[in-house]
Amino acid sequence: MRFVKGHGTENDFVILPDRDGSLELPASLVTSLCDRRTGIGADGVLRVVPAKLSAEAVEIADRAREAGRHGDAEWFMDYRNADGGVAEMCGNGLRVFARYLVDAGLADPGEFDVVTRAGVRRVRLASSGDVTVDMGRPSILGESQATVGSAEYTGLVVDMGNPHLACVTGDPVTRLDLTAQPGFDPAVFPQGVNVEVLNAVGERRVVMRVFERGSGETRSCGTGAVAAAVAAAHQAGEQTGTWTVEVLGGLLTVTLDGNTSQLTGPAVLVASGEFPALALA
Ligand SMILES: N[C@@H](CCC[C@H](N)C(=O)O)C(=O)O
Repeated sequence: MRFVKGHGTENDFVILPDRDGSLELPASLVTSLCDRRTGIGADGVLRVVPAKLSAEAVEIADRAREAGRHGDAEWFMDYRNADGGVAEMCGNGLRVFARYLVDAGLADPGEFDVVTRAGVRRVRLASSGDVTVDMGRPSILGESQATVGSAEYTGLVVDMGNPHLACVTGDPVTRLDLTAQPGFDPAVFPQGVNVEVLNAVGERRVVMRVFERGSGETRSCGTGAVAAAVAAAHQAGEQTGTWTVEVLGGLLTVTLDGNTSQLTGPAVLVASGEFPALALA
């Protein structure tokens, strides 16, 4: 099985090209690929499939077209978490996906649309190497609580296509122990949730840690960074502006304009190869 490995601020992915839409992704295959000792190692898998060959993608693109949004995306990002579960959206994954499409000659450099389960998303590649994704309008759905060890945090429930609980704290988060799944209210998050804990370190600058649904603690999360910026803005009584989000794997920039959100950061491919069928036996 042919693969490419890439990351966006150290949120890392196994990319599986699937030009004819024939690749099945059972959870066992995803967990084997993502295993950091016996597989390639990654936070998730990105299957790269022509949108027209996926019934799911065709339906999403049709809905976008009906709503008057772009619906002519050529590629579908089929994203899976490291535990094999399907997720609606992955901001860093989409930035890496776009880098792969351009490097593989499957898309022209510049701007183009990609189908994701959260809708059709526009990506933009800059000559600096940064990739920006229009992440859509974040929805704030109230407040809820998360527990990390013995600490309880109140956070903002933010829907980025996938669920987030972004908790602003006054304490530094750099030493937070996020090895265990944070507690959350299953009545609010029946499908699970990505939990961000963040603290401000300057004007419109936050440090964020994240425990991702289906992947555990990761070194970055794009949808999480947008949710974190939304929570920081909400706390400051602001709705627009640009936030720098420091994650363990680098820096992300999030711009909120009151209508949509833009996520910018580096996206790099680091390896490619063949994953032997033997490793899956
Ligand atoms: N790392 C991603 C988010 C991946 C999906 C998430 N774990 C979920 O289950 O919703 C990002 O960069 O947004």
